[in-house]
Amino acid sequence: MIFETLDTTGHEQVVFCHNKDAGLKAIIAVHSTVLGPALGGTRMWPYRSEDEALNDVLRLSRGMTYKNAVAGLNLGGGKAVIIGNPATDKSEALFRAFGQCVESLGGRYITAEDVGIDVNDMEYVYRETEYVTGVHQVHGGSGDPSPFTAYGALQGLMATLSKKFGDEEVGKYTYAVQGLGHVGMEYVKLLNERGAKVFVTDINKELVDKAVSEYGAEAVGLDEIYDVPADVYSPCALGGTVNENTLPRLKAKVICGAANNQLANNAIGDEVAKRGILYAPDYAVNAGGVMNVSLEIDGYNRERAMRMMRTIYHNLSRIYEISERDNIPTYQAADRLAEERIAAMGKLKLPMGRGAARFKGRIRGH
Ligand SMILES: NC(=O)C1=CN([C@@H]2O[C@H](COP(=O)(O)OP(=O)(O)OC[C@H]3O[C@@H](n4cnc5c(N)ncnc54)[C@H](O)[C@@H]3O)[C@@H](O)[C@H]2O)C=CC1
Ligand SMILES: O=C(O)CCC(=O)C(=O)O
Repeated sequence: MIFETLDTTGHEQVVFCHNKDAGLKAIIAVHSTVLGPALGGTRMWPYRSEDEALNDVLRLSRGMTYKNAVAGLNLGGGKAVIIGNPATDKSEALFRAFGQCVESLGGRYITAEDVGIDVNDMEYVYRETEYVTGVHQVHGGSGDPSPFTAYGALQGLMATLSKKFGDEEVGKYTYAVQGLGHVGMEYVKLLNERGAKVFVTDINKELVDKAVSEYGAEAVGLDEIYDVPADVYSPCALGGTVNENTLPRLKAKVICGAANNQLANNAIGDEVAKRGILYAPDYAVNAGGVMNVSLEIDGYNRERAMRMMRTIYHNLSRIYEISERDNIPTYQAADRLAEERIAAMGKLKLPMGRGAARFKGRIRGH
């Protein structure tokens, strides 16, 4: 059954990591190493079943292949999930056992932060393996990638506003932001700095209170976020929130946010386009984090990172050109851009090991 799935998804490798003493149940999925070692974050989430965790890691890792390709990185796509509740199940042993599992792949997979994981967790992973990014600045790392993801998403937003409305004045428009975690809160801050009206929601009330008191946002209920009169819907929580139930409710003319896998399926992507809503493909918009952490491999440089963030604007513009040229929805145009690069670079047979072998500028020592 699993191999049938992998035949369709095209994954190279899926690894189940288990350590009873440490309470570790994790899955690492390496989707593609054609462009280089597979880089993608680790998500910790209380999945209701192992199947749910497996499906999530398969979708997320495939998304990383496309994200890294469109971002112009010499990296393939992978992702990991840890089954557990980030609020109660974290421990040094858990993350070190996970780090050993990452290490065992010898650099085919390089990890980083995702939902439920922060830079302190990565500190433990780093004790066991070099193949981790988003490590703390004290080790020569780049720290939490989320502010870069948010800043990159802002670049993507400007390109999208420009395409849809003919100007990129962020403050002129109204936003519905779902999810106020590491990325969402920073994104709300950036919108607020530009004078925008922002509706927000999150499961966590403290985060909602912070967005209201510090960034002047208007709080709405978890389900109400789909009904607010916003020009832009910005999903910044989990995936699949653009679906057959929510789409008919959205007033927005633009969907642009940082969450991975926003469209429940391709048919929804087609329907979004039919309704005249401009969808900014998620993996092109939210590539700021991976661009930032990828620089750790050659020795981190913040100025270079900021320059890279701005390429997100051009990547989105290119996707919209392809969409118009080939008369296809934007999600397909993004896939086409990624697949063309993977095919062309695949013919060059890039040495997969090189990227993984050279983490420069890191300061080891525990
Ligand atoms: N951290 C990063 O640099 C990157 C993150 N992403 C994606 O962006 C999204 C957010 O990531 P982070 O901010 O790092 O995660 P996080 O774990 O810090 O924040 C997620 C937030 O979403 C909230 N949430 C979950 N379900 C919700 C719901 N149904 N309604 C409202 N709020 C809900 C949570 O309470 C939490 O505050 C994820 O999809 C992640 O994969 C993508 C690229 C990079
Ligand atoms: O930004 C990161 O933490 C690494 C990349 C990643 O996992 C993502 O872009 O979803």
